[in-house]
Amino acid sequence: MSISSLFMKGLDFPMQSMSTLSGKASDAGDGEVARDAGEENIFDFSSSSIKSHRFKTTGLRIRPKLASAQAVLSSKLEQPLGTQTSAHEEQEDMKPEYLERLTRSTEEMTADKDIEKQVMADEALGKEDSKNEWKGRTELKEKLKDRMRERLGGCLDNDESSEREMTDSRRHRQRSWVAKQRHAHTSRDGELYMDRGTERDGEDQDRGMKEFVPHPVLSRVLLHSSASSSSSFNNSSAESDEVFSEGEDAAARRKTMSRCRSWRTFLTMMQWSKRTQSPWIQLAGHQGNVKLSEGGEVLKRFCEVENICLQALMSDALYQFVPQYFGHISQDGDRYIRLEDLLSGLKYPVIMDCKMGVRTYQEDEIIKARSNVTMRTDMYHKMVKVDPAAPTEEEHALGGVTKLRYMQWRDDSSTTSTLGFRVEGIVMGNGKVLRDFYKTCTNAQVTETLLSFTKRQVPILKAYKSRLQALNETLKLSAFFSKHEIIGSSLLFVHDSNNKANIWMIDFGKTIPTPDNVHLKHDVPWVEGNREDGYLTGLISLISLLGEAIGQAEEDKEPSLSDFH
Ligand SMILES: Nc1ncnc2c1ncn2[C@@H]1O[C@H](COP(=O)(O)OP(=O)(O)OP(=O)(O)O)[C@@H](O)[C@H]1O
Ligand SMILES: O=P(O)(O)O[C@@H]1[C@H](O)[C@H](O)[C@@H](OP(=O)(O)O)[C@H](OP(=O)(O)O)[C@H]1O
Repeated sequence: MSISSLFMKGLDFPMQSMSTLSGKASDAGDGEVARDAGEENIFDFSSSSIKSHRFKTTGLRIRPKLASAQAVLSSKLEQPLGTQTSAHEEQEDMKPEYLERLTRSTEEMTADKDIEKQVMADEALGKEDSKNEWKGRTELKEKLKDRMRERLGGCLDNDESSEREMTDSRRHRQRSWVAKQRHAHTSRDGELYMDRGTERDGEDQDRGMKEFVPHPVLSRVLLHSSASSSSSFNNSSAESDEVFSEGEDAAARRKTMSRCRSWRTFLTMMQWSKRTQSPWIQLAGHQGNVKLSEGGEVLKRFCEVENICLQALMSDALYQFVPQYFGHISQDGDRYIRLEDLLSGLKYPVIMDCKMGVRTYQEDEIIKARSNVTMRTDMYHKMVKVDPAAPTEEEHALGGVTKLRYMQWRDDSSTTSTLGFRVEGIVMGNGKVLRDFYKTCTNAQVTETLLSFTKRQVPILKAYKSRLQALNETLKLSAFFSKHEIIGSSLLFVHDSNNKANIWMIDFGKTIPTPDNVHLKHDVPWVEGNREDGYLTGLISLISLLGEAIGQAEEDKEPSLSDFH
């Protein structure tokens, strides 16, 4: 769906304080909004970019430690399910399968320990049953680990260490979500909120770290974990294995543990501080539809159609291409879908929203439009602003256009109808927002946009291309894709100053299951009635244009004669 609003928010501010820059609502607000992409110099470095360079240097120095710290912290988050609070009941609205996936490893670890003990006892008695049970569990655990690895493989960093960091960060977020549920409570109106009453505000901060903002959730987790005995470290997990090698003797292990404990506070705060270096950004979508929760989740206004899709996607091959879905909550009388924040862990993220498909309206909208001819003056004005000659004489006289007419005009005058996608908006690393791509309609213009968006960085362009190729392969295996008409969904491109790059599928508000007798190809032209969405048409165009952009960027890098003088 197209750009209609934008807002930025410091992560630590309450949600109400989030400002919104919206084409639909108010254009005044925080940050700079470029009305015309053509007029923007997106290569322009602001003071924030210079700061970015400083952070980059610091970031590189601390990065390996962060990965280890997250590993230690993650291992501490794993507690028996029995310790969870009533907040978990709030999550009943989630499909059990996904909830199970999130909590299974925790349950298993506890169960594994018990079974391990039992096996040892039984071994003495020569019992075979519990041995088999233990073997079965180990195999299951391996399978789950493989699944997790597969999921984490979606991250496309350009170097090994940053890949490890992104992977750890993702794993950490998943575990901290489980931990968060233990500390959350449900208010009478069903709203989920974090218990901040026992937060150790600033307590236990290492000297010199005062400028870092303690994360309310992680502080609670730290308090919780340090209250437990150090023996909980012995509940080794995949993460703790990364920190403690098998050959370490007990004394060295104890020493490492105590070192990790002080690091844990220090590095958790570093991690949090790292997250707050950038504002959270909503690039596209309706004003007020998407916001960031205090706990760091993205809350999107509840939509039954989207909710059903996200639930289904959590157990589909496409799982690794969509934000994690955490169920839904009520807040201030409104319902929201809870999603993983795809910008989490990114420094000065650069974002592009591409709306996929050869059309952005459902066939039902055409049918409705035939019986209900409502004139939209707002859409007429948007149309005239881009092209005063676009409305017909009658539309000029009425001062309005129907929504369908506007949507069709938008699709036809952009690259939607021809290439199967259009660029909705871009946020550059310095916070500049570009959202007027109404006149970006040729292949050359899109290629130039891709080059500007990535600042001609070949590794980033290549990472994006390979992610899209992987998506293309996965779509072939996806049961969800074979049975859904995907309309108005976007691909969210994100990269940052650490050369992390990834692409995610978002926005399933208009994605509907196809009737049993309809088998979409997703790459053939749409005619009314065939329900084709052109999703693959758009994907193939994007892959091809990224290839073109890579070629151009590489050409630019080739030494010219003047380089030798
Ligand atoms: N999980 C997420 N993590 C980070 N940012 C997100 C996430 N989901 C959405 N966003 C941001 O919010 C914007 C709008 O999201 P989305 O398209 O889902 O909203 P929408 O209101 O349904 O859009 P529309 O009004 O076009 O239907 C995206 O362009 C992106 O910048
Ligand atoms: O991007 P633009 O040019 O601003 O146009 C909007 C865009 O087409 C959205 O996809 C659409 O919302 P839906 O997809 O949800 O219908 C919205 O309709 P709306 O104004 O009726 O919300 C349009 O105004």
